[in-house]
Amino acid sequence: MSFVKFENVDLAYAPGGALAIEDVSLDVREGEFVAVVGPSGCGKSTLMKLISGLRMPSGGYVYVDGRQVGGPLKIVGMAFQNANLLPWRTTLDNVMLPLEIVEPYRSTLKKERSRYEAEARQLLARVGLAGFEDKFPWELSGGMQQRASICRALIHQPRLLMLDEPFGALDAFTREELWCMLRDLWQLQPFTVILVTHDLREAVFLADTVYVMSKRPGRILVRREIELPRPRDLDVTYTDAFAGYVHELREHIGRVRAT
Ligand SMILES: Nc1ncnc2c1ncn2[C@@H]1O[C@H](COP(=O)(O)OP(=O)(O)OP(=O)(O)O)[C@@H](O)[C@H]1O
Repeated sequence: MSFVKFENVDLAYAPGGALAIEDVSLDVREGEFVAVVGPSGCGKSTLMKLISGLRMPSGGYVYVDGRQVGGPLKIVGMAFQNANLLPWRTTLDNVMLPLEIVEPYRSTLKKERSRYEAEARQLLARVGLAGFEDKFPWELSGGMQQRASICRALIHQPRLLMLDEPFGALDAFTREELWCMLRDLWQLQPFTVILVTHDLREAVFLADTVYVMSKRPGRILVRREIELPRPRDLDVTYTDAFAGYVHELREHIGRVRAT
């Protein structure tokens, strides 16, 4: 059974206006790692807004966990290109922010603070940020801020993690380090991931399935399963099989851009 399901979904931002995405159908199973790639403006972020319930479709249906999405979902964690940490909060307090908002954490936070704090510290340690809990965002590098932002997205143990270009602003080495961080988090405590990215190597390294979208109005043009064995190490990026997938996806994107 699919965990995220789109059935012939259209979305126009203005009623009766031009479509941002058109006739999108997709099925994501629980625990699957999906990457969505496509040219700028094709509607990748729009897909995220539809899944998280921030936007309702103009046509078709969006289901998450068997229910039609009717408003913001709390089983979702999100992270974006900018880490968006609150500058007046420490790293630990930034990571704990969702617990002040999302139930059942919100109403139990006072009583359970020390347990939740231990969990946040453990998560930070897992992404290599032990010792930085009390630093402010401006005392962290861009890569460290992004690690903290992913911890914040995961602290309430969402079943679905949505990532919109989370590593887009990082240098190539840091980016690869963060791929491995995300891979490890996902393998340790599997959740479903939908990753929007412009980086085809990132998509192939991390994902089980890559969807290629067309130019606006965005449609799904290609669904490609990545059959590289797991666990995947960075060494896999030097193999012919990996290069083959990247090459194939690049050709699809090239064709989309040329039309
Ligand atoms: N709030 C909005 N109101 C009106 N139009 C919007 C809004 N948000 C996005 N759009 C339009 O919808 C289309 C899809 O936008 P979206 O942000 O989903 O694309 P994207 O693929 O994520 O782009 P990029 O890769 O550049 O981030 C674009 O043409 C955009 O201008």
